[in-house]
Amino acid sequence: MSQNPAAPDLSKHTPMMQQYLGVKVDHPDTLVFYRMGDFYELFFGDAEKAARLLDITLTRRGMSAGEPVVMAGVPFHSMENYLARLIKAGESVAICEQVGEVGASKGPVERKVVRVVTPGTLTDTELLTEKSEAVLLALHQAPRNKVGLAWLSVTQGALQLAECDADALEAWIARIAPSELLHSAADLTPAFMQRLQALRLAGLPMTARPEWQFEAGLGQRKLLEQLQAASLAAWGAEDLEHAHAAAAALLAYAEHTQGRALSHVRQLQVVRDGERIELPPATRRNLELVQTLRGEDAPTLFSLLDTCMTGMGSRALKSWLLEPMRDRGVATQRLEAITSMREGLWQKLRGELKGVSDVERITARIALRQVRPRELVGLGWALSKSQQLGLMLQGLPGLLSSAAADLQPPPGCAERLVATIKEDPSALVRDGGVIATGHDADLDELRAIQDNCDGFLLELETRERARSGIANLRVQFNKVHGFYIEVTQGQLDKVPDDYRRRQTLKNAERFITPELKAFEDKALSAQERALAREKWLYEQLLDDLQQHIPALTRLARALAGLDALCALTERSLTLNWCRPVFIKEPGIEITQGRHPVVEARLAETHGGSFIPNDTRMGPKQRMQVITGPNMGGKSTYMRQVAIVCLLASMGSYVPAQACRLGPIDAIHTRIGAADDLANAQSTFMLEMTEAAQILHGASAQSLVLMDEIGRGTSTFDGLALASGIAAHLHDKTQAFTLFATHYFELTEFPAKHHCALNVHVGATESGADIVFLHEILPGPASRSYGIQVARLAGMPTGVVNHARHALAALEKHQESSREQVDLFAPPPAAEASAPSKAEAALSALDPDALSPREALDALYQLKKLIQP
Ligand SMILES: Nc1ncnc2c1ncn2[C@@H]1O[C@H](COP(=O)(O)OP(=O)(O)OP(=O)(O)O)[C@@H](O)[C@H]1O
Repeated sequence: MSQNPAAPDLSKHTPMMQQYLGVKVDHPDTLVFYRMGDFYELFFGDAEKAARLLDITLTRRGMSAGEPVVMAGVPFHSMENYLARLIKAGESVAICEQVGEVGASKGPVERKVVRVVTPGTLTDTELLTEKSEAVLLALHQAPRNKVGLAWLSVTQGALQLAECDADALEAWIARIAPSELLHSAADLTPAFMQRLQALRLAGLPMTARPEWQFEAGLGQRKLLEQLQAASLAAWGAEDLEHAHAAAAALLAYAEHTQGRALSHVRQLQVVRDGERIELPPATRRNLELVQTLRGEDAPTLFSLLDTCMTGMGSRALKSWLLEPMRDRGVATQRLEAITSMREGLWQKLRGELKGVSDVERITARIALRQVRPRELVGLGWALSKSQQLGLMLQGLPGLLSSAAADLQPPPGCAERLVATIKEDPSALVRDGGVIATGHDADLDELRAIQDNCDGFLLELETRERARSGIANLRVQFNKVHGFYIEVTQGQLDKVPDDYRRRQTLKNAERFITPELKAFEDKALSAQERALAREKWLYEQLLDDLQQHIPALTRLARALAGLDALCALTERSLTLNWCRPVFIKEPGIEITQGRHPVVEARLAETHGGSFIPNDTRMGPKQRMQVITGPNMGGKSTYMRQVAIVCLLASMGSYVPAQACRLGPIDAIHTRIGAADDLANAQSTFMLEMTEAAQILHGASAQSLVLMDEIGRGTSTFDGLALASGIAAHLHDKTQAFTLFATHYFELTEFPAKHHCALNVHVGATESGADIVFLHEILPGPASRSYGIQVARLAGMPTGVVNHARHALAALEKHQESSREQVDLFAPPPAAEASAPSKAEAALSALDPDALSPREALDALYQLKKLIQP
């Protein structure tokens, strides 16, 4: 049975259900974990959903409002496991704990939602993957097709703001890679809702928030409060009102889920268009930066790079890789640091970094008061390590010296941790055994009572035997009756006057004395009181640690950065990479470049050595038309150029003998995915959509990889489109372009386009077989070897022979009927004409984003544009 939990009349329900339904009203779209003893129970619709998602048993127990109560429960001690599965399924969970004393008042014990666990606000170490963040993103749809963005990783404590055009939203979202998206529950245009729907269908969890929370003034106030600043000018963030509106909802939601303010979020970054090198989703996918084309984590460029010692190092490295800056300042600093560490310093630093805890996440968890005792022990250890690291870095230039300063542990912090927490504490504070001996006299005394219990009883027994003359008198304890003195039947006449009878047995009597009673009270409550005292002392410690949060955040960043730099240094040495040089002039010059992931795979599988290749591109050589057989190495070559450029831009050494790199603003790729499951029509559509995006988006500073464009349609269509695209890239965009093709006709392109040249991948024939040389050579390929490759692939001999004959016949036919077609002749002027001003203005309009007044204005504008 499913029941509407928000039903207004609760009076017919049992008191417990009334309490539950009261909680549920505030969390209608969230599963509520309602604590009952050792279980978290879910009721009604929540129970049905959880039973389905978690495969747990649905039961019906008792009646409330005349209906059986449908419920399902999970044991509290294994809650994390269930939470992880629900979050993975895109659900959010409100944890409702017992906060009142049992029996303190009539009715059910007081309960409260202490936090809400959602995909974008995860902070639990168990629920997060070590190498990636959970990112929460809020979007605010603003007028004139603009969108304000605000995003945050709660465990990192870094808040980011941006504004973009609605058309660029998908690219921004791909780059931010949020785990959960917040949007206003009302007042969105149909076009915007359609965009959101597409993202939802792609699997992004979404949460609608009240419209009033997306308000710029509120956002600005919240940001100032969060950053404890009087103005946002220091961050260059004062003019971003759409982003402020998004930030208002973002911060309100983050606080709501954590059940408290986020005191560790003191960093703000404004991300503006044009600051970073654009790496569109297709590029990330095709270059297999963090995921293989099959969706696995390895082998990828990141998996090859990431030899970090800590999770926070891996996360920093990943963000360097995915967000390289156009300005080379930071990359140059990283390269300088790597160069100075290569002599051997990196090994010493790594020795210290090994085993260092995730200070970044621990710091966030201190701020949120969720930190576990063992994490604090780890923090104490990390602080002493970072002190060591700081000393090792002293006197070094640039990034390393600023890291040295940040690595100084906040004064007194490590000492406080060591003095307070046991070396090997219990996992949870509620289990006790967390606070160190000697830290608190009261706690020590309470513990001593428990520890000394046996001793006291023995001593009392000896004393009482002597006093009463009863040699077999025994002092004992049981759970039902507590402490007692047992005297056998025959000795009862010797019992002293102050003994009070507690229980009569067949052969003995049990007594209590005032002294034993006092001891009993003390002993029994000691354990409880010790536990309460430990909890209180732990809270005190957390209070004290709050002041260190900014310093700990800086220290964590320094540790993460240093770890990432050590990984890049190690990679540069192990994999024999060179330091790239940045030049101001446009150009990509790579001597003996390699594809690092293919090279590593060849080495692993003993598949032979990788053949390095040179690349020379500059103002006069902007396009390479690459031909050659399948399997020859065209894709590998193109990708390696992109990877070398990307690695250099992030500040890493590169897999080459030398590299000189001019400014780069984007890396665009159009490479057919071999295992694209879409049908031919949509594959072609996708191909054209991606190509169109590149033609619109690329500039003369972009690197463009075009692999076999036009393949998905008929030969003539494909060839015609490929030549048009090549001409556009060469003449209009003037991007650095690597253009791999099987259309031989395109090898004529460079003859008429002076910035293009032909290269081919070398192959030779050995008998009927083909041998790939994987070498990039000047000039066009002489032939395509498709049939030889098919033979290598095990095609039946009959088919191969048939194909040979057919090919010979086709070639003969083509020779005889060949008319000279000029593929690259410009089209007649009328067809080639660009859209008129009015057409351009019209297509830039988004009717949904216009007020009636704006629409009328736009109409007048258009009218003006077409008047002669
Ligand atoms: N420079 C190289 N040195 C050694 N082996 C290489 C090199 N380049 C490519 N290879 C090997 O050849 C294989 C095929 O390369 P690649 O996919 O780049 O060929 P291709 O010409 O793009 O083929 P297709 O046109 O079928 O896509 C690679 O998986 C790799 O094992």
